[in-house]
Amino acid sequence: MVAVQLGPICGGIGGEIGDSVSRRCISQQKQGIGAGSMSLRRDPRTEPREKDDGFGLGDRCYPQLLDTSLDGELKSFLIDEDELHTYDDLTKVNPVTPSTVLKCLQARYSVKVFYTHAGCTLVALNPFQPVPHLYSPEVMKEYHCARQPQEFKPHIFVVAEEAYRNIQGQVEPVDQSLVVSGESGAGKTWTTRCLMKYYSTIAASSSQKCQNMIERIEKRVLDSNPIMEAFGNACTSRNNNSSRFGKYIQLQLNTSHLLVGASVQTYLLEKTRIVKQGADERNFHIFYQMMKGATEEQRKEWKIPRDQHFTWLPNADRTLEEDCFQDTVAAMGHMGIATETQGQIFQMLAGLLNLGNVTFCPSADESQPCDLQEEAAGFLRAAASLLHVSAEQLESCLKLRVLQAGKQSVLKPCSREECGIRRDCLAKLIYARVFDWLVAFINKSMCASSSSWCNFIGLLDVYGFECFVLNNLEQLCINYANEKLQQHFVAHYLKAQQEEYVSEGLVWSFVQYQDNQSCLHLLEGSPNGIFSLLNEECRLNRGADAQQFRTRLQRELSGNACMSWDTFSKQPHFTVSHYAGRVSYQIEGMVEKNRDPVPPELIHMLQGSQDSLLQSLFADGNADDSSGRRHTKVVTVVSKFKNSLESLMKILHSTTPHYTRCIKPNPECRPLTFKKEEVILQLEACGIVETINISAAGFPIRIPHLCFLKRYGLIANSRISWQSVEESEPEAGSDTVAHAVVAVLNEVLRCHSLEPLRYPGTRTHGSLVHCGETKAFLTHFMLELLEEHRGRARSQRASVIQCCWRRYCRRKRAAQACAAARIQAAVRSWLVRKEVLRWCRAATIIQRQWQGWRARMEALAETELDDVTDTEKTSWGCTGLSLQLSTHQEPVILWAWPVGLALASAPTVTVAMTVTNIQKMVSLFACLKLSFPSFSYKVETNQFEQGVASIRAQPQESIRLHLQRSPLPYSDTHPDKRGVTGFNQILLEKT
Ligand SMILES: Nc1ncnc2c1ncn2[C@@H]1O[C@H](COP(=O)(O)OP(=O)(O)OP(=O)(O)O)[C@@H](O)[C@H]1O
Repeated sequence: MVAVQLGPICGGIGGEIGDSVSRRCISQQKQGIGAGSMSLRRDPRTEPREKDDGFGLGDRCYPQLLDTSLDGELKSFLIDEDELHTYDDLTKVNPVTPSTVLKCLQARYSVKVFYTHAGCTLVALNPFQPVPHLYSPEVMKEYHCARQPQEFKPHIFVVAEEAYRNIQGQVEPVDQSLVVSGESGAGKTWTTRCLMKYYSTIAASSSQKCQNMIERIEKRVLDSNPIMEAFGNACTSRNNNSSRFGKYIQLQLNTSHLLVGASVQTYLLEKTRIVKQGADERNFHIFYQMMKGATEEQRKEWKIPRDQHFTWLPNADRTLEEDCFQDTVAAMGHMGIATETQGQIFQMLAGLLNLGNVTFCPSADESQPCDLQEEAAGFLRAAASLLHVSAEQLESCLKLRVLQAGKQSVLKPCSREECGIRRDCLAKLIYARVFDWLVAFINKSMCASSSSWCNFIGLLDVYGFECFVLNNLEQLCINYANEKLQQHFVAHYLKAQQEEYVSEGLVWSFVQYQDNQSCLHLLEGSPNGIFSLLNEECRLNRGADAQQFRTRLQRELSGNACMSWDTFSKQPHFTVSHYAGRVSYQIEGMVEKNRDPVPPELIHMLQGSQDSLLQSLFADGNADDSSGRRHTKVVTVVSKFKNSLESLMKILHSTTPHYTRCIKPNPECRPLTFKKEEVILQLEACGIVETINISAAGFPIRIPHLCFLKRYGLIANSRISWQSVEESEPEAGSDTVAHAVVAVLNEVLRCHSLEPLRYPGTRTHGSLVHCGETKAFLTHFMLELLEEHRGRARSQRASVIQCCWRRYCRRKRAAQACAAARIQAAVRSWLVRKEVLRWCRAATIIQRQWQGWRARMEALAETELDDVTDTEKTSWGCTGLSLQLSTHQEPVILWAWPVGLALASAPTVTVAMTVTNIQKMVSLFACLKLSFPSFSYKVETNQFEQGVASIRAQPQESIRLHLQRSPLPYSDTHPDKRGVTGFNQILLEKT
C-alpha cells in the first residue's frame, strides 16, 4: 500500500507570473542548445547543424530529422501524405521528423481527429469547441467494455482504461500515474476533468452493491473541481479559465478496483495574482463570483456594495461562464463545508478586497508612520471587521515593523512602499492559507481511510514549460519541475523503446544516451547548484544584491555547460539551457521571492483574530517561537517546492506512468485552427521533439520486411531469393523474408566495407541497421546508403533494359523490312500477273472486235461500193467523196467510209435500206443539216439520241463524227494509252 500523504500543499510562492509579458519567446531564446549543452549522444553523421526547417524550429534544428533531402518518390514510399491522417501513432510516420510529425498532426486535426499516440505518449490537440459525442457516457462505456481498447481510435479514454486494466491485472508497478502536461490553454484541466468523469462513470456502473458509497465519492470527486477552479483558476491572456496551480489528484481504489476515495495535492499556487494582475487579466474567479452572485444581504454583510470599485478586481465588467457563484456554493455544500464556514471564507475574501483599497501617503518624516489616504480608513475598518481583528492593530501591523534588539522589541515606521508590501503580503498569506484549508477539507471529505484502499490512479495536471520575456523564480521552479518530469519521461520512453527492440529480437540499449541530468544538476546540485546558492543567499540574512549574486553564480557555476551569461546585458541574469530551450532568468528580486518573508506581526495579528476559521488557519504559528525569536532555519520557496516535487517524483517512480501532452493549436483559442509554428514549439516544450531525438538516436526508420524487399530487393544479387519471396508470398516475419532482407542489407554493407549482419543477431553500438523479426530498423544514414544502391541498381537495370529494348527494336525493324519486301514482291507479281491476264483478255477482245469490225466495215464498204458508179466507187473507195456544198467556200472532203458509217447508223427510221444514191445524198444532207439546193427535204431522224450525235465539218478539216455511244465494246479503251487516233477520237468523244 502506498501512503499518499504529501508534503506542504501550497508552494507558497510569491510569483509574478502575471507580470511577465506572456509572449512566448522560446524560438528567440533557444539559440545554440547543442549536443554539448544537453549532452545528447548523437551520431556524428547526424549532428545538428544550423538550418531553418521552415517549421519555426529556428536555429536549432536537426537536419537528420528533416525530410527535405528525401525526394518525392522516396517520401511517398516511406509515407503516403494523402493518408497521413490515418496514422494513429506519430512514431510510425517515416521518417520520424518534426516536420512529418507536424504534418501528420495537422492532417488529423483537419479531419477533426484530436488524439494521436506518440509511442507511449498521447498527444491531445485542443479543438476549442465542444465535441460532445467524443466524451459521452456511451463512448466511455465502449472503451471500458472493449476487449482491446488500444485497438480503438486514440483517445484519452484509451489511456484511462489502460491504467485501470493495469490495476486490474496487478502487474508491477500496480499504481498508475496519468501525467497531463501542456502550456496554458492546451486543455490539461479539461483532460483531467474527462479522466475524473471517466473513472466516476465506470465506478458508478461497476457494482450495484456499493452503489450509494460510490455515487457519494464520485460526486465529491467531481464537486471538488468547481471549488478548486473557483479558488485556483483565473482569466489570463492565454486562457479564460487558467489553473494558477499544479495538482496531483489521487483516485483511490479498493481491492475490487472500485473508487472509494480521492485526494488532491497542489503545487505552486500563483498567490501574487491576489494583489497584481496582468493587463487584460483578472483575479481568481471566486472574487468575481461573489461580486456578481451575492445577495443584497450578503453584500451588506461582506461590505462589497454593487457599485464599489476594488483595486484588486480589474475587468470586473467582463462576464465569463465561470462566474457562477451558486455552483461553487452548491459544490462546497456537497463537499460538506457548512454554510457558516462558507460565510467565514467569503468574509475573509471580502476583507481582502477591502484591504486592496487601503493605500498610504508618503510620510514627511521617516520616524513617523505613513498616513492612510483619504478613503483608505473606511476600507481599512471594513477589512479589519471582516477579518475580525481590530482596525488599530491592522493599521499598526501595516505601518510599523517590529525590530528585535536582544530581548527588546522596537517599532520602526515603514516607508510607503513597505506598507504596500506588508498589505500585499497579508493578503497573499490569508488567501494561500484559505486555499490550503479548502484543499485539506476536500481531501478530508474525499479521502478514504488508508485501510480501505490499496491502489491508486494519480492524475497530474502541471504547468507546462514556460519562457516569457521576463522570467523569475516562478518560471525557474516550473521549468525545474518540467525538467524533472522530462527526465522521468525520457527514462520511461527509453524503456518503451527498449521493449519494442526486444520484441523485435534486437538486443541494444540506449546506455549512452544522456538525458537532461546535467541541467538538473545545475539546478538542484548541492552544494553548487542554483537552488543551493539561492537558499544560502537567503540564509545569509543580508540585503539582496542582484549583481553580487550574479557574480557568485558565475564563480561557482561557470564550468557547467547548461549555464551561460550575456555579458553585455545590463540586467543581471543567467541563462539555463533546458531540454525545451534556453531561458534567461532575471536575478533582480529572486532572492527576496525565495525568502518570501512574512512579518511576524501579521501572523500574530491573525492568530488573534476573532474569526475561528482565520485563527485556525494560523494556529500552527510559524512566525516566532515561544521565546519570541525568529526561527533560524528559513524554509525558502525553493526548498518547499523541491521537497514537494521530490515526493511527487517518488510517487511517479513507484507507479506506471502514462503521458498525455496537450497541445494548443493556436494562441487565439480559435476553433479548428492549426498554426504550425505554435504547435512545433509546444511539441518541443513537451518533449515530443525529444522523443523524436531519442528515436533518432536509435532507429528512426522502421520498414516492414515485405515493404523493404519490394523497394530494395533489387539491390541484392540474390535474385532467386527475391523471386521466391515474390512467388511464395510468405508471411511477414518468416525466416525466408528475413534472410532476403539480410541479403540486401549485407550487399550494401559489404560495398562499404562494413561488418555484415547476422540473422538473428544483435545490434552493436554504432551499427547502422538491424534486421528485426518483422521490420528492418534503419538509421537515416543506412537509408541513404540503401537509396544510393537502389539508384545504382536501377540505373544498371535501366541500361540493360534499354539495350535489350534497342536490340529488340532493331531486330523487329529488320524482320519487318524483310517481310515487307516479300509482301511487296508477292503483291507486285500478283498485280503483274493480273494485269497481263487482263491485257491478254483485252487484246483478245480487241482483236476479236477489231477483226469483226473490220470485217463488218469491209462488208459495209463492199455493199456501198456495190451501189456506186465506178467513178464514185473509185472516189468513195479510195480517196473519199468530194462534195461541193453551197454553204462552204472550200470543198469539204468526206471520207467515204465514215460517211458510210454515218449513213449506216443515222437514218434508222426514215431512210430505208433501199435508198437510192439520190436518197442517200438527201439523207446525207439531212444528217449534215444542210439545205438541199433543189427542193426542200426534211428528214426527221433520232440521230441525237443514238448513233451519230453530230457531224462537224470545219473548213480545211476532216469531218468529225460524234457518236453518242460507241458501237464497239472496249472501244473507249486504248490498247496502249499512248495517244488517240482520229478514229478513236471520233469514237471516244462524247456530246
Ligand atoms: N477536449 C476538448 N474539447 C473541447 N474543448 C476543449 C477541450 N480541451 C480544452 N478545451 C477548451 O480549451 C479551454 C482551455 O482548456 P484548459 O482550461 O483545460 O487548459 P489548461 O491547459 O488547463 O490551461 P491552464 O494551464 O491555463 O489551466 C477550455 O476552457 C475548453 O474550452
